[in-house]
Amino acid sequence: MTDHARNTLFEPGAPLRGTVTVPGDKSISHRALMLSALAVGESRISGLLEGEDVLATAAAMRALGAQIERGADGVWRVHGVGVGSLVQPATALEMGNSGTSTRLLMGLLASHALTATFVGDASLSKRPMGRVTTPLGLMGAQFMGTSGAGGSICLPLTMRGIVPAVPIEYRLPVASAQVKSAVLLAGLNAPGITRVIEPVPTRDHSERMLRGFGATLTVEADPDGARIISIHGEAELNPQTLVVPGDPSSAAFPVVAALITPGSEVTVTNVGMNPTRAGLFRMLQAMGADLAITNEREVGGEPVADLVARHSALTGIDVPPDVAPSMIDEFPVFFVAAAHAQGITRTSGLDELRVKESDRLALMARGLTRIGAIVEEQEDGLVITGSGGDPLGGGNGAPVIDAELDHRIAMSFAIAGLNTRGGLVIDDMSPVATSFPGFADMLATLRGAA
Ligand SMILES: O=C(O)C1=C[C@@H](OP(=O)(O)O)[C@@H](O)[C@H](O)C1
Ligand SMILES: C=C(OP(=O)(O)O)C(=O)O
Repeated sequence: MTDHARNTLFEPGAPLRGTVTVPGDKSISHRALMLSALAVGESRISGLLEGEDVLATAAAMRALGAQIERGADGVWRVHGVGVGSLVQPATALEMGNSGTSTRLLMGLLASHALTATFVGDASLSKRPMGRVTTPLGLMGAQFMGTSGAGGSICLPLTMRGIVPAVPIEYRLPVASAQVKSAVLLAGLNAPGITRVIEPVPTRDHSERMLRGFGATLTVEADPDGARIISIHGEAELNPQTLVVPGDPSSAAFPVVAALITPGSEVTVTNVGMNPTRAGLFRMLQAMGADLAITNEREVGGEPVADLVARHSALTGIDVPPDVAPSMIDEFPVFFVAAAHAQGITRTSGLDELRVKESDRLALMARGLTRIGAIVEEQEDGLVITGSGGDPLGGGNGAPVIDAELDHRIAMSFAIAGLNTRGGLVIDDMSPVATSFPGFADMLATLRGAA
Protein backbone atom coordinates (compact mmCIF):
# COMPACT_ATOMS: atom_id res chain seq x y z
CA MET A 1 0.00 0.00 0.00
CA THR A 2 1.55 3.36 -0.96
CA ASP A 3 0.22 6.90 -0.74
CA HIS A 4 0.31 7.00 -4.53
CA ALA A 5 -1.80 3.96 -5.15
CA ARG A 6 -4.89 4.07 -7.30
CA ASN A 7 -7.85 1.94 -6.19
CA THR A 8 -6.48 1.19 -2.75
CA LEU A 9 -8.41 -1.23 -0.53
CA PHE A 10 -8.84 -0.41 3.17
CA GLU A 11 -10.31 -3.27 5.18
CA PRO A 12 -10.69 -4.45 8.75
CA GLY A 13 -7.72 -6.12 10.41
CA ALA A 14 -5.67 -5.91 13.55
CA PRO A 15 -6.35 -3.26 16.20
CA LEU A 16 -4.13 -0.19 16.07
CA ARG A 17 -1.43 -0.13 18.71
CA GLY A 18 1.76 1.84 19.27
CA THR A 19 3.32 5.28 19.26
CA VAL A 20 3.66 7.47 16.19
CA THR A 21 4.53 11.02 15.26
CA VAL A 22 2.88 12.94 12.47
CA PRO A 23 4.58 15.34 10.03
CA GLY A 24 4.93 19.04 10.76
CA ASP A 25 2.00 21.44 10.83
CA LYS A 26 1.04 22.54 7.33
CA SER A 27 -0.23 26.01 8.26
CA ILE A 28 2.86 26.78 10.33
CA SER A 29 5.21 25.37 7.66
CA HIS A 30 3.82 27.69 4.96
CA ARG A 31 4.18 30.70 7.21
CA ALA A 32 7.68 29.71 8.34
CA LEU A 33 8.91 29.66 4.74
CA MET A 34 7.18 32.89 3.77
CA LEU A 35 8.34 34.94 6.75
CA SER A 36 11.87 33.50 6.59
CA ALA A 37 12.01 34.60 2.95
CA LEU A 38 11.22 38.15 4.09
CA ALA A 39 13.72 38.33 6.95
CA VAL A 40 17.21 39.61 6.15
CA GLY A 41 19.66 36.75 6.83
CA GLU A 42 19.44 33.01 7.47
CA SER A 43 16.50 31.39 9.25
CA ARG A 44 16.50 27.69 10.16
CA ILE A 45 13.37 25.58 10.24
CA SER A 46 13.19 22.09 11.70
CA GLY A 47 10.15 19.84 11.57
CA LEU A 48 8.96 21.47 8.33
CA LEU A 49 6.19 19.48 6.61
CA GLU A 50 7.71 18.11 3.41
CA GLY A 51 4.34 17.64 1.72
CA GLU A 52 3.48 18.87 -1.76
CA ASP A 53 1.54 21.93 -0.55
CA VAL A 54 4.50 23.23 1.46
CA LEU A 55 6.96 22.33 -1.30
CA ALA A 56 4.84 24.51 -3.61
CA THR A 57 5.34 27.40 -1.19
CA ALA A 58 9.10 26.71 -1.05
CA ALA A 59 9.35 26.68 -4.85
CA ALA A 60 7.40 29.94 -5.08
CA MET A 61 9.59 31.68 -2.50
CA ARG A 62 12.68 30.56 -4.46
CA ALA A 63 11.15 31.95 -7.66
CA LEU A 64 10.63 35.22 -5.77
CA GLY A 65 14.29 35.51 -4.82
CA ALA A 66 14.83 33.65 -1.52
CA GLN A 67 17.51 30.95 -1.23
CA ILE A 68 16.04 27.84 0.31
CA GLU A 69 17.87 24.56 0.99
CA ARG A 70 17.17 21.43 2.94
CA GLY A 71 20.23 20.21 4.84
CA ALA A 72 21.13 16.53 5.19
CA ASP A 73 20.09 16.96 8.85
CA GLY A 74 16.51 17.71 7.74
CA VAL A 75 16.82 21.37 8.77
CA TRP A 76 15.69 23.89 6.16
CA ARG A 77 17.85 26.99 5.75
CA VAL A 78 16.26 30.09 4.22
CA HIS A 79 18.18 33.22 3.21
CA GLY A 80 15.58 35.95 3.10
CA VAL A 81 15.68 39.10 0.99
CA GLY A 82 13.84 41.61 3.19
CA VAL A 83 10.28 42.95 3.23
CA GLY A 84 9.59 44.68 -0.08
CA SER A 85 12.51 43.06 -1.90
CA LEU A 86 10.96 39.97 -3.47
CA VAL A 87 11.67 39.86 -7.20
CA GLN A 88 9.52 39.35 -10.26
CA PRO A 89 9.10 35.58 -10.85
CA ALA A 90 10.24 34.42 -14.30
CA THR A 91 7.35 31.99 -14.78
CA ALA A 92 3.87 31.33 -13.38
CA LEU A 93 3.77 30.26 -9.72
CA GLU A 94 2.62 26.62 -9.53
CA MET A 95 0.38 26.31 -6.48
CA GLY A 96 -0.65 22.68 -7.00
CA ASN A 97 -3.52 21.79 -4.64
CA SER A 98 -2.75 24.41 -2.01
CA GLY A 99 -5.25 27.10 -1.07
CA THR A 100 -3.05 28.39 1.75
CA SER A 101 0.00 28.89 -0.49
CA THR A 102 -2.11 30.75 -3.03
CA ARG A 103 -4.07 33.05 -0.77
CA LEU A 104 -1.21 33.94 1.59
CA LEU A 105 1.19 34.59 -1.30
CA MET A 106 -1.32 36.84 -3.02
CA GLY A 107 -1.33 38.90 0.16
CA LEU A 108 2.42 38.94 0.44
CA LEU A 109 2.89 39.99 -3.19
CA ALA A 110 0.03 42.52 -3.29
CA SER A 111 2.29 45.14 -1.70
CA HIS A 112 5.32 44.37 -3.90
CA ALA A 113 6.01 46.07 -7.23
CA LEU A 114 5.72 42.94 -9.35
CA THR A 115 3.32 40.93 -11.45
CA ALA A 116 2.69 37.26 -10.68
CA THR A 117 0.52 34.59 -12.25
CA PHE A 118 -0.90 31.82 -10.05
CA VAL A 119 -1.88 28.44 -11.47
CA GLY A 120 -3.14 25.31 -9.73
CA ASP A 121 -4.57 21.83 -10.19
CA ALA A 122 -8.19 21.07 -11.10
CA SER A 123 -9.34 21.25 -7.47
CA LEU A 124 -7.58 24.54 -6.65
CA SER A 125 -8.73 26.11 -9.92
CA LYS A 126 -12.34 25.76 -8.74
CA ARG A 127 -11.80 27.47 -5.39
CA PRO A 128 -12.96 31.07 -4.81
CA MET A 129 -10.23 33.71 -4.72
CA GLY A 130 -12.59 36.73 -4.51
CA ARG A 131 -12.34 36.55 -0.73
CA VAL A 132 -8.68 37.69 -0.99
CA THR A 133 -8.78 39.75 -4.18
CA THR A 134 -11.51 41.99 -2.68
CA PRO A 135 -9.49 43.29 0.31
CA LEU A 136 -6.21 43.24 -1.65
CA GLY A 137 -7.95 45.25 -4.39
CA LEU A 138 -8.88 47.84 -1.74
CA MET A 139 -5.16 48.05 -0.96
CA GLY A 140 -4.50 48.85 -4.64
CA ALA A 141 -3.48 45.50 -6.16
CA GLN A 142 -5.02 44.54 -9.51
CA PHE A 143 -6.25 41.11 -10.58
CA MET A 144 -7.11 39.41 -13.85
CA GLY A 145 -8.51 35.95 -13.32
CA THR A 146 -10.88 33.32 -14.53
CA SER A 147 -14.56 33.46 -13.74
CA GLY A 148 -15.58 30.42 -11.70
CA ALA A 149 -18.79 28.74 -10.63
CA GLY A 150 -20.70 30.93 -8.18
CA GLY A 151 -19.24 34.07 -9.80
CA SER A 152 -15.99 34.23 -7.82
CA ILE A 153 -12.65 34.93 -9.51
CA CYS A 154 -10.56 31.74 -9.75
CA LEU A 155 -7.12 30.54 -10.95
CA PRO A 156 -5.41 30.93 -13.34
CA LEU A 157 -5.05 34.47 -12.08
CA THR A 158 -2.55 37.28 -12.66
CA MET A 159 -1.95 39.88 -9.98
CA ARG A 160 -0.20 43.22 -10.26
CA GLY A 161 1.04 44.40 -6.86
CA ILE A 162 1.30 48.02 -5.80
CA VAL A 163 3.85 50.15 -3.95
CA PRO A 164 2.93 51.89 -1.79
CA ALA A 165 -0.13 49.78 -0.96
CA VAL A 166 -2.99 51.47 0.89
CA PRO A 167 -3.29 50.31 4.51
CA ILE A 168 -6.89 49.28 5.16
CA GLU A 169 -9.18 48.26 7.98
CA TYR A 170 -11.00 45.12 6.90
CA ARG A 171 -13.74 43.19 8.68
CA LEU A 172 -13.69 39.54 7.61
CA PRO A 173 -16.97 38.55 5.94
CA VAL A 174 -16.06 34.83 6.33
CA ALA A 175 -14.21 33.18 9.21
CA SER A 176 -10.97 32.54 7.31
CA ALA A 177 -7.41 32.51 8.58
CA GLN A 178 -6.24 32.59 4.97
CA VAL A 179 -8.02 35.89 4.27
CA LYS A 180 -6.88 37.35 7.60
CA SER A 181 -3.30 36.31 6.87
CA ALA A 182 -3.37 37.62 3.29
CA VAL A 183 -4.34 41.10 4.50
CA LEU A 184 -1.79 41.09 7.35
CA LEU A 185 0.99 39.94 5.00
CA ALA A 186 0.08 42.67 2.51
CA GLY A 187 0.15 45.12 5.43
CA LEU A 188 3.77 44.15 6.19
CA ASN A 189 4.96 46.30 3.29
CA ALA A 190 2.26 49.00 3.37
CA PRO A 191 2.90 52.35 5.09
CA GLY A 192 1.02 52.86 8.37
CA ILE A 193 -1.25 50.40 10.14
CA THR A 194 -3.32 47.69 8.47
CA ARG A 195 -6.17 46.26 10.56
CA VAL A 196 -8.18 43.07 10.31
CA ILE A 197 -11.33 42.68 12.39
CA GLU A 198 -12.17 39.08 13.03
CA PRO A 199 -15.65 38.47 14.49
CA VAL A 200 -15.01 34.73 14.98
CA PRO A 201 -11.49 33.67 16.01
CA THR A 202 -9.55 31.58 13.48
CA ARG A 203 -6.10 29.99 13.70
CA ASP A 204 -3.62 32.59 14.93
CA HIS A 205 -0.32 31.19 13.63
CA SER A 206 0.30 34.28 11.46
CA GLU A 207 -0.09 36.62 14.42
CA ARG A 208 2.21 34.52 16.63
CA MET A 209 4.87 34.13 13.97
CA LEU A 210 4.81 37.73 12.73
CA ARG A 211 5.49 38.84 16.31
CA GLY A 212 8.20 36.20 16.65
CA PHE A 213 9.97 37.64 13.58
CA GLY A 214 9.86 41.11 15.14
CA ALA A 215 6.85 42.74 13.45
CA THR A 216 4.80 45.14 15.57
CA LEU A 217 1.39 43.50 15.83
CA THR A 218 -1.30 44.05 18.43
CA VAL A 219 -4.51 42.17 19.16
CA GLU A 220 -7.41 43.85 20.99
CA ALA A 221 -11.03 42.94 21.56
CA ASP A 222 -13.76 45.30 20.37
CA PRO A 223 -16.94 45.81 22.46
CA ASP A 224 -18.81 42.98 20.67
CA GLY A 225 -15.94 40.55 21.28
CA ALA A 226 -14.35 40.64 17.79
CA ARG A 227 -10.54 40.52 17.60
CA ILE A 228 -8.90 43.62 16.12
CA ILE A 229 -5.48 42.73 14.74
CA SER A 230 -3.23 45.65 13.79
CA ILE A 231 0.09 45.36 11.99
CA HIS A 232 2.56 48.20 11.57
CA GLY A 233 3.80 48.26 7.99
CA GLU A 234 7.20 48.69 6.38
CA ALA A 235 8.42 46.20 8.95
CA GLU A 236 11.89 44.74 9.27
CA LEU A 237 11.90 41.04 10.07
CA ASN A 238 14.77 39.31 11.87
CA PRO A 239 15.79 35.75 10.94
CA GLN A 240 14.65 33.04 13.37
CA THR A 241 15.29 29.46 14.40
CA LEU A 242 11.90 27.75 14.15
CA VAL A 243 10.59 24.39 15.29
CA VAL A 244 7.36 23.24 13.64
CA PRO A 245 5.14 21.02 15.85
CA GLY A 246 3.25 17.97 14.55
CA ASP A 247 0.05 18.79 12.67
CA PRO A 248 -3.14 18.30 14.74
CA SER A 249 -5.04 17.98 11.45
CA SER A 250 -2.90 14.91 10.65
CA ALA A 251 -2.98 13.56 14.23
CA ALA A 252 -6.77 13.51 13.84
CA PHE A 253 -6.53 10.37 11.66
CA PRO A 254 -4.70 7.98 14.01
CA VAL A 255 -6.71 9.37 16.94
CA VAL A 256 -10.10 8.70 15.34
CA ALA A 257 -8.86 5.35 13.99
CA ALA A 258 -7.98 4.25 17.55
CA LEU A 259 -11.26 5.50 19.02
CA ILE A 260 -13.43 3.51 16.58
CA THR A 261 -11.35 0.32 16.22
CA PRO A 262 -11.90 -2.27 18.99
CA GLY A 263 -8.77 -3.17 20.96
CA SER A 264 -6.81 -0.09 19.88
CA GLU A 265 -4.52 2.17 21.87
CA VAL A 266 -2.47 4.77 20.02
CA THR A 267 -0.13 7.50 21.25
CA VAL A 268 0.65 10.43 18.96
CA THR A 269 3.55 12.53 20.24
CA ASN A 270 4.41 16.20 19.64
CA VAL A 271 0.98 17.37 18.43
CA GLY A 272 0.30 21.10 18.10
CA MET A 273 -2.48 22.04 20.54
CA ASN A 274 -3.04 25.70 19.73
CA PRO A 275 -6.61 26.32 21.04
CA THR A 276 -7.57 27.76 17.63
CA ARG A 277 -6.80 24.29 16.17
CA ALA A 278 -7.77 21.80 18.88
CA GLY A 279 -11.57 21.80 18.56
CA LEU A 280 -11.70 18.21 17.30
CA PHE A 281 -10.09 16.82 20.43
CA ARG A 282 -12.50 18.78 22.67
CA MET A 283 -15.51 17.52 20.69
CA LEU A 284 -14.31 13.90 20.78
CA GLN A 285 -13.90 14.17 24.55
CA ALA A 286 -17.44 15.59 24.73
CA MET A 287 -18.59 12.41 22.91
CA GLY A 288 -17.01 10.32 25.67
CA ALA A 289 -13.71 9.52 23.94
CA ASP A 290 -10.98 8.00 26.07
CA LEU A 291 -8.49 10.59 24.82
CA ALA A 292 -5.78 11.79 27.19
CA ILE A 293 -3.81 14.98 26.55
CA THR A 294 -0.47 14.52 28.27
CA ASN A 295 2.96 16.12 28.58
CA GLU A 296 1.67 19.59 27.68
CA ARG A 297 4.48 22.00 26.83
CA GLU A 298 5.42 24.85 24.50
CA VAL A 299 7.54 24.40 21.36
CA GLY A 300 8.48 27.31 19.10
CA GLY A 301 5.79 29.60 20.52
CA GLU A 302 3.00 27.03 20.09
CA PRO A 303 1.40 24.71 22.70
CA VAL A 304 2.20 21.03 22.10
CA ALA A 305 1.14 17.76 23.80
CA ASP A 306 1.14 13.99 23.40
CA LEU A 307 -2.24 12.34 22.79
CA VAL A 308 -3.26 8.88 23.95
CA ALA A 309 -6.42 7.52 22.31
CA ARG A 310 -8.10 4.23 23.25
CA HIS A 311 -11.06 2.48 21.68
CA SER A 312 -14.18 4.15 23.12
CA ALA A 313 -17.95 4.00 23.15
CA LEU A 314 -18.79 7.38 21.61
CA THR A 315 -22.10 9.22 22.04
CA GLY A 316 -23.57 11.63 19.49
CA ILE A 317 -23.45 15.37 20.28
CA ASP A 318 -24.55 18.71 18.86
CA VAL A 319 -21.41 20.55 17.73
CA PRO A 320 -21.78 24.29 18.46
CA PRO A 321 -21.22 26.25 15.21
CA ASP A 322 -18.71 28.57 16.88
CA VAL A 323 -16.35 25.61 17.36
CA ALA A 324 -16.16 25.15 13.57
CA PRO A 325 -13.08 27.30 12.79
CA SER A 326 -11.00 25.43 15.40
CA MET A 327 -11.64 22.08 13.67
CA ILE A 328 -12.49 23.18 10.15
CA ASP A 329 -10.21 20.66 8.39
CA GLU A 330 -11.08 17.85 10.80
CA PHE A 331 -14.80 17.60 10.01
CA PRO A 332 -14.39 14.83 7.42
CA VAL A 333 -12.76 12.48 9.94
CA PHE A 334 -15.05 13.75 12.72
CA PHE A 335 -18.01 12.62 10.60
CA VAL A 336 -16.44 9.15 10.48
CA ALA A 337 -16.30 9.14 14.30
CA ALA A 338 -19.92 10.33 14.44
CA ALA A 339 -20.97 7.48 12.14
CA HIS A 340 -19.70 5.05 14.83
CA ALA A 341 -21.25 6.82 17.83
CA GLN A 342 -24.41 5.87 19.69
CA GLY A 343 -27.17 8.31 18.74
CA ILE A 344 -27.31 11.46 16.65
CA THR A 345 -24.55 14.00 15.93
CA ARG A 346 -25.65 17.34 14.51
CA THR A 347 -23.34 19.87 12.87
CA SER A 348 -24.19 23.29 11.42
CA GLY A 349 -22.51 26.50 10.28
CA LEU A 350 -20.19 24.54 7.99
CA ASP A 351 -20.83 26.31 4.65
CA GLU A 352 -17.05 26.77 4.29
CA LEU A 353 -16.63 23.00 3.89
CA ARG A 354 -18.26 23.30 0.46
CA VAL A 355 -15.33 25.37 -0.89
CA LYS A 356 -12.34 23.35 0.30
CA GLU A 357 -10.36 20.97 -1.96
CA SER A 358 -13.79 19.45 -2.66
CA ASP A 359 -17.33 20.00 -1.40
CA ARG A 360 -16.54 18.13 1.81
CA LEU A 361 -20.14 18.06 3.06
CA ALA A 362 -21.41 16.47 -0.15
CA LEU A 363 -18.55 13.99 -0.48
CA MET A 364 -18.70 12.85 3.14
CA ALA A 365 -22.50 12.49 2.99
CA ARG A 366 -22.31 10.51 -0.25
CA GLY A 367 -19.44 8.26 0.82
CA LEU A 368 -20.72 7.52 4.31
CA THR A 369 -24.15 6.70 2.88
CA ARG A 370 -22.47 4.30 0.41
CA ILE A 371 -20.96 2.38 3.32
CA GLY A 372 -24.27 2.17 5.12
CA ALA A 373 -24.22 5.15 7.51
CA ILE A 374 -27.40 7.15 8.12
CA VAL A 375 -26.62 10.71 7.02
CA GLU A 376 -28.83 13.68 6.30
CA GLU A 377 -27.09 16.40 4.28
CA GLN A 378 -28.22 19.91 5.08
CA GLU A 379 -27.15 23.21 3.51
CA ASP A 380 -24.56 23.93 6.22
CA GLY A 381 -23.92 20.64 7.98
CA LEU A 382 -24.56 16.94 8.35
CA VAL A 383 -26.85 15.09 10.76
CA ILE A 384 -25.49 11.60 11.36
CA THR A 385 -27.17 8.74 13.18
CA GLY A 386 -24.35 6.52 14.40
CA SER A 387 -24.04 2.75 14.33
CA GLY A 388 -23.45 2.52 18.08
CA GLY A 389 -19.97 1.13 17.45
CA ASP A 390 -20.90 -1.57 14.93
CA PRO A 391 -18.79 -1.71 11.77
CA LEU A 392 -20.37 -0.06 8.75
CA GLY A 393 -20.79 -1.64 5.34
CA GLY A 394 -21.74 -5.10 4.31
CA GLY A 395 -23.67 -6.11 1.24
CA ASN A 396 -22.04 -6.28 -2.16
CA GLY A 397 -18.28 -6.18 -1.87
CA ALA A 398 -16.14 -3.12 -1.26
CA PRO A 399 -17.66 0.12 -2.64
CA VAL A 400 -15.39 2.56 -4.47
CA ILE A 401 -15.14 6.03 -2.92
CA ASP A 402 -14.22 8.91 -5.23
CA ALA A 403 -12.06 11.33 -3.20
CA GLU A 404 -12.06 14.03 -5.93
CA LEU A 405 -8.40 15.05 -5.39
CA ASP A 406 -9.12 15.81 -1.72
CA HIS A 407 -6.47 14.46 0.67
CA ARG A 408 -8.68 14.73 3.76
CA ILE A 409 -11.57 12.88 2.11
CA ALA A 410 -9.17 10.12 1.04
CA MET A 411 -7.66 9.75 4.53
CA SER A 412 -11.03 9.93 6.30
CA PHE A 413 -12.43 7.08 4.22
CA ALA A 414 -9.20 5.11 4.65
CA ILE A 415 -9.89 5.23 8.41
CA ALA A 416 -13.57 4.41 7.87
CA GLY A 417 -12.55 1.38 5.78
CA LEU A 418 -10.75 -0.17 8.74
CA ASN A 419 -14.12 -0.49 10.48
CA THR A 420 -16.32 -1.80 7.71
CA ARG A 421 -17.52 -5.37 7.20
CA GLY A 422 -16.20 -5.75 3.67
CA GLY A 423 -13.71 -2.89 3.32
CA LEU A 424 -13.82 -0.07 0.81
CA VAL A 425 -11.72 1.11 -2.12
CA ILE A 426 -10.44 4.67 -2.54
CA ASP A 427 -10.06 5.71 -6.16
CA ASP A 428 -6.81 7.66 -5.69
CA MET A 429 -4.68 8.09 -2.57
CA SER A 430 -2.05 10.28 -4.28
CA PRO A 431 -3.50 13.60 -2.98
CA VAL A 432 -2.52 12.45 0.53
CA ALA A 433 1.05 13.53 -0.33
CA THR A 434 -0.09 17.17 -0.14
CA SER A 435 -0.38 17.12 3.66
CA PHE A 436 0.59 13.71 5.09
CA PRO A 437 3.46 11.92 3.37
CA GLY A 438 3.87 8.60 5.19
CA PHE A 439 0.17 8.19 6.02
CA ALA A 440 0.05 4.63 4.67
CA ASP A 441 3.26 3.66 6.49
CA MET A 442 1.88 5.08 9.74
CA LEU A 443 -1.26 2.96 9.43
CA ALA A 444 0.81 -0.11 8.61
CA THR A 445 3.00 0.51 11.69
CA LEU A 446 -0.02 0.85 13.97
CA ARG A 447 -1.54 -2.37 12.63
CA GLY A 448 1.71 -4.25 13.19
CA ALA A 449 2.22 -4.74 9.48
CA ALA A 450 5.26 -2.54 8.92
O1 LIG B 1 -4.60 29.63 7.22
C1 LIG B 1 -4.42 28.42 7.05
O2 LIG B 1 -3.28 27.89 7.11
C2 LIG B 1 -5.59 27.57 6.77
C3 LIG B 1 -6.85 28.07 7.00
C4 LIG B 1 -8.08 27.31 6.75
O3 LIG B 1 -8.67 27.79 5.55
P1 LIG B 1 -9.69 29.04 5.53
O4 LIG B 1 -8.95 30.27 5.84
O5 LIG B 1 -10.22 29.05 4.11
O6 LIG B 1 -10.74 28.71 6.54
C5 LIG B 1 -7.82 25.83 6.59
O7 LIG B 1 -8.95 25.19 6.06
C6 LIG B 1 -6.62 25.56 5.74
O8 LIG B 1 -6.35 24.18 5.66
C7 LIG B 1 -5.38 26.20 6.30
C1 LIG C 1 -8.29 23.22 3.23
C2 LIG C 1 -7.05 22.73 3.30
O1 LIG C 1 -5.91 23.30 2.75
P1 LIG C 1 -5.74 24.48 1.70
O2 LIG C 1 -6.86 25.46 1.88
O3 LIG C 1 -4.39 25.04 2.00
O4 LIG C 1 -5.76 23.84 0.32
C3 LIG C 1 -6.78 21.49 4.06
O5 LIG C 1 -5.59 21.15 4.21
O6 LIG C 1 -7.71 20.79 4.53
